[in-house]
Amino acid sequence: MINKQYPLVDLHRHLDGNVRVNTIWELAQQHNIKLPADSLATLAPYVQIQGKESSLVAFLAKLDWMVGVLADLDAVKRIAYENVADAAISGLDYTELRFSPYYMAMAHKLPLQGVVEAVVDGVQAGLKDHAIKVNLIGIMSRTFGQQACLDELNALLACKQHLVAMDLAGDELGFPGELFNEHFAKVRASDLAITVHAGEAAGSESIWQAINELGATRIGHGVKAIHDEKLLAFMANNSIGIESCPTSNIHTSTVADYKTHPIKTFLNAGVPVSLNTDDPGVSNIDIAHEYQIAASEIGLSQSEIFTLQKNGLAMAFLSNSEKQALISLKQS
Ligand SMILES: O=c1[nH]cnc2c1ncn2[C@@H]1O[C@H](CO)[C@@H](O)[C@H]1O
Ligand SMILES: [Zn+2]
Repeated sequence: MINKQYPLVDLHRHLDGNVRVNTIWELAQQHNIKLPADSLATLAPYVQIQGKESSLVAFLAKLDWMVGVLADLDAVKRIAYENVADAAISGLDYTELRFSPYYMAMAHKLPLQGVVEAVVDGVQAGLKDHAIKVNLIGIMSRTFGQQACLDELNALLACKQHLVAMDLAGDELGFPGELFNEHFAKVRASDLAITVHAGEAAGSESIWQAINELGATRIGHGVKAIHDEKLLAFMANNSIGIESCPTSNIHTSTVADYKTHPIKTFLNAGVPVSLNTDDPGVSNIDIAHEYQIAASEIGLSQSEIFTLQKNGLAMAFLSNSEKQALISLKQS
């Protein structure tokens, strides 16, 4: 299924959507934070998806428990460290971990800049102990409005040497991309790449907007491109990749079932689509699960699955020599 002689990557992975249930429990005990369950054994259903949620916004509420236990910067550092460990344990050779400092800081009013620095520290500590390559993507959480996004953008740009890109995530229907044109003008003036969550809850016009106005060169989810042939052709011709996350799409009720997932349409249209986990902690999955599903549920052939794996590396925010080094490592 997964080609072991080729780098395995996950380009769309929320660090703050991947906190171990055990860690949520321990941090809550340590900081006297009330949880919806009174034992570790009964906590999982509150912080992980059971079946599916009715909408993206309902799905996102599950993440609130994960950031609700970030009572201090040590807790932030701990979950960043564990994200690197989890990614390495799941067999990834390279991952781009994305995080929203405003969202992580919110429950306990942590300093935004401090959160960014604690994430960077935790990731660096994780890299000392685990054989994996990691880059960071900063998120603006659109759900909290323009000013909050500006504040978190400023905190992220102050540490931009530790980032490869910026993203826009959260409630796409309530907070359309147009509200963030000025934010992305600032991003484009830095040398960071741009990926945007688009065409997940809203329609294909949201993907056009992310490409044409925000400057995205990759799109998170992009599910609604399936109905727009002009857009599919444009994405194929301009190498605009789709970071596809099938299980997340089921869990948010964006896609009704695996059989109707648009990933095959994207492949047939020549769009560089890759396979990713989104919020592995919330969805209780790992990258191997997504590859398994691609074969058994979505019905992709072995060669289509290898195309997804190759597209992941091709679309990574890495230089050509970094990509080549990852390939050499696997073949040595
Ligand atoms: O699947 C998703 N779609 C849109 N936004 C998401 C998804 N998963 C997490 N976040 C959002 O990303 C930020 C934390 O990294 C939060 O704003 C969370 O709501
Ligand atoms: Zn996402």
